[in-house]
Amino acid sequence: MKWNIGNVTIPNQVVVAPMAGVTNSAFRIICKEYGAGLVVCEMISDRGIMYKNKKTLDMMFVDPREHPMSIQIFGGTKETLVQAAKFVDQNTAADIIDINMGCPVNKVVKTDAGARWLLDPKKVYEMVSYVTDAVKKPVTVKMRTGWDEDHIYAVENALAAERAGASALAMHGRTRKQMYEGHADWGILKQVAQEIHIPFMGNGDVRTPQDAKKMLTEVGTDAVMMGRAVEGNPWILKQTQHYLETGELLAEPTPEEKVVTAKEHLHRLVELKGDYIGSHEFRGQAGYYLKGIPHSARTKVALTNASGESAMDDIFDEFLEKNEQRKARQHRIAQ
Ligand SMILES: Cc1cc2nc3c(=O)[nH]c(=O)nc-3n(C[C@H](O)[C@H](O)[C@H](O)COP(=O)(O)O)c2cc1C
Repeated sequence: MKWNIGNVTIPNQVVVAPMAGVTNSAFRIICKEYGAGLVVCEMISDRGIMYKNKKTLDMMFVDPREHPMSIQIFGGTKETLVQAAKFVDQNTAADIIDINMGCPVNKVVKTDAGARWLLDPKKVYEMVSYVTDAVKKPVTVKMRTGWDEDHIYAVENALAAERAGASALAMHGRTRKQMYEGHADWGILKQVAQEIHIPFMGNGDVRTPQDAKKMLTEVGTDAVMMGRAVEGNPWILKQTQHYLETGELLAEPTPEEKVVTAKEHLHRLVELKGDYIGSHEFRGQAGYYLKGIPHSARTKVALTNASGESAMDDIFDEFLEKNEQRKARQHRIAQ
């Protein structure tokens, strides 16, 4: 089902969460090809943008195949955040600007950025207002439910973002203190869904198409945002979109399909970042593609230690070859 963020049409209700080190342009293209309605880039520092840091500017590259896509920024002061938002507005191909209000790590919250604002709905209102006043593109906010169990202002913060002109909101159902531990609290997300009027993306522990359906129907969100479940598993996007639209479950990818897509991901990363950086960054993703595939343990280790696209390609090809031989052996035994 189509929906809108400001004047941007999102073709379906499956959104890929921003993930630092993961949702770069290479992976975002794959996610779009595998059915994502919207993709969000890794969080980008407002100071990095202000100082025109080369690495930061490279992170804002948008491939035409990614649209609609959103660039997420984080920052701690009005001046730097507004300047960064204006830069994204005027100098990038992003369709949407997202403000990070959920990053839990010390390095970020101690600069008064990320999840820090969750302690103060007034600050949420002010910071979002500064940004919406300064840019033309639609602005969205991604936040957590609260700081810790004693400081949960989920509804207040969501309403503050809405009043400040946010065009949509995403909420991860964990507090800052929880980091990634325990469960996402969908009960709090439900309270928020009942109070706000702007489109709401529910996030946290959506791992299957059925989870996504539950998020939409029981929690009452307008879209689902999926993070970790997509790593090494972009098929989940099409499976979820298809299930939401038809109620049917698509087949799981075969080990061969997984390896072919893993190689595609590696090639795209190398194309984007060059052989050395691209292949090293892919090390962190390779294991996700092989998760659950029998006899892949050695391949995973080999990939973790490999450097360069062609070495990694060879390791994947060797795995496929052995897999074929195993299948042929099993076939002979069965006859
Ligand atoms: C490796 C990793 C990197 C992340 N980076 C970001 C980020 O840059 N910005 C952000 O708002 N959230 C970030 N998150 C949080 C996710 O967007 C999401 O809120 C969280 O993983 C919960 O969703 P899930 O249960 O579907 O994974 C990150 C999560 C992971 C696992």
